[in-house]
This record gives sequence, C-alpha cells and structure tokens, in this order.
Amino acid sequence: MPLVKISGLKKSFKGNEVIKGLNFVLKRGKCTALLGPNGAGKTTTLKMLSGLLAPSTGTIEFSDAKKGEDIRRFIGYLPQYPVFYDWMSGGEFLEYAGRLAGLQKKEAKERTEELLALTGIADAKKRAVGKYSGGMKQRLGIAQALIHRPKLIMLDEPVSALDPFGRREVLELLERLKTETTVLFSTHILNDAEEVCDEILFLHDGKIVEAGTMEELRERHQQQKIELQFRGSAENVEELFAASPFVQKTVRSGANLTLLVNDIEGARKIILQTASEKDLPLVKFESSRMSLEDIFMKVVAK
Ligand SMILES: Nc1ncnc2c1ncn2[C@@H]1O[C@H](COP(=O)(O)OP(=O)(O)OP(=O)(O)O)[C@@H](O)[C@H]1O
Repeated sequence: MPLVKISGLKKSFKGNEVIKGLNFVLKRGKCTALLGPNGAGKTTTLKMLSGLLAPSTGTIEFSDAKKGEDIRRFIGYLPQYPVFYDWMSGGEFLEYAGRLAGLQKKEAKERTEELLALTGIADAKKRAVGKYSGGMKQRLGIAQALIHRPKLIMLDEPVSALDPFGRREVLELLERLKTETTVLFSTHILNDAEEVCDEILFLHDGKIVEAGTMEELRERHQQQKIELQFRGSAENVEELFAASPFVQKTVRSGANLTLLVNDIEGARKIILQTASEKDLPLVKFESSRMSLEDIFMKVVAK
C-alpha cells in the first residue's frame, strides 16, 4: 500500500487554476522527485501536501492516519527559503525545533545529537547558525524537518541555491535519508533527480505529464541517439544524414550533430560509410541512451 495517495488535487488563486488535477501516489521508503520548470506548481503542490495551503478540491490520504487525524505529525518539511535564527547555535536550533514539534526536553536533546551526526554537522553544534555555509544551513534545515521522526520528508528545491560543494553535500545526505524515511523533493535540475531518486513525477503547467522510475521512463521513450562531431564547419552534413534510412530527426549545434535513430546498428553502418565515401571531417562518433533531460523535453514538447 502506498504511503500517500493524492487524488484530483487542484488549486486556484483568485480564479486562476495553477494546479490542475494531480493524481499520484508516494511509495513507502522511496525517494520521489517532483520535477518541473519554474512556475510549474512544485511549491504549491508541496505546500498542499504539508498542510500549509488548503487545496481547492481533491484529497491527500495518508494510509497510516486514522480518520480526521492531524497529518502534520507524519510530515517533515523544508521550505525553499528556510529561515533560521542566526544567533542560535545549530544544536540550540534543533532542540528548539524538537520542543516545538512536541518532544520532551530529554528526547529533543537526544534526537538533536542523532541528527547532527546523521547530517554531518556535529562539529558545528555550538557554532552560531549565522556562521554556517549554505550547504550546512540546508543540512541543518533537513535535520529540523526530521526532528519528530516523520514518515514523509518533503524538501522544496533543497540544492538549487547551493554552490557545487554544498550541492554535493546535500545530495549525499539525501542518499542516506532514503534509508530512514520516504522522501519527496522538488527540483528543476534534472541531473539531481536522476542521481538520487527512485521515482520521478514530471510537473508541467500544473499537470503531471509523466511519471515512473527512470527505467520505466527510458523504456516508454526509448529513443536511440548518435552524436557526431566534425572538425571545422562541415557544411551540409545535416542534410546529408537527415535523408539516411534509420534517421528520424537531426539536431545541429555548431560542430555537433545529434541524430535520433530507430536502428542504431543500421544507422552506424550508413553513417560511417557515408563519412568515409564523402571524406567528411568526422572527429567524434558516440551512441547513447536518452537522458532525463531528453525525455523531459520530448514530453513537454508533446
Ligand atoms: N499565493 C499565490 N497567489 C497567486 N498566484 C500564486 C501564488 N502562489 C503561486 N502562484 C502561482 O502559481 C504558479 C505556480 O507557482 P509555484 O511557486 O508553485 O511554482 P514552482 O514550480 O514552485 O516554481 P519555482 O521553481 O519558480 O519556485 C505560478 O504561476 C505562481 O505565480
């Protein structure tokens, strides 16, 4: 049974519908990415799931909750722009968050120690939060969201504003979190979703336009790709290959030419034969699978 079932979820602001009927489930113990460009509706969706915003219509069912039970105790939430008291130390902040979440003093202290260790900031326990790096602040925010042992943790763009070091720290932490709880995180960065998540939900213009595991998405949008690179301008190569059997689409970008093909072996033979016969200045030949970005562009274009 899934942990959460979302049915017919909609949200309008002053008559403008921005979330247009979402239906999906969050599987227990999995990491799901809510992926979409700016304005797709990721924050609005997470706010509804976390109880911060009332849906216009639709239902959010936690399978572990009794009828009428306050679901917020099942949820940990890290907003896109978390706010901290800079003068508090990381340890004080977590204990304070624990007390606010209803933990007894002793329990809040113990949980603080556990989470400082889990998120890798134990050494900075006594340091003022104002002196933390961006990555450390995000890790503290994740620790705060976990303080009451939620069944689901939701993170709104947890790595988007970080430099490459901070981003790596938080992505590695997300990998570890998957063993502790169910994770839903939003991002507009496709690589992050591909790297960390088991399940992917593509949100576009308030609708889920595609969903599944990376393997399912690849299978559904199976498309083989050959990337060629030429020395110099290599004029007319696009026209030359566009007419080849097995080639469905060509995309030219400077010295690079991408060919979407329906038979990689057949296309390979013809391309190499043509390059040899016409003495084309071919310097790179690479065949590859569709990336998440390719799939996203294809789905959105549809
Ligand atoms: N309180 C509000 N009042 C009116 N419109 C809103 C409100 N909150 C969000 N919207 C609109 O809803 C749409 C979705 O916004 P949302 O912030 O959920 O998108 P997002 O995918 O999280 O984008 P971003 O990546 O930029 O944060 C946008 O068009 C936004 O302008």
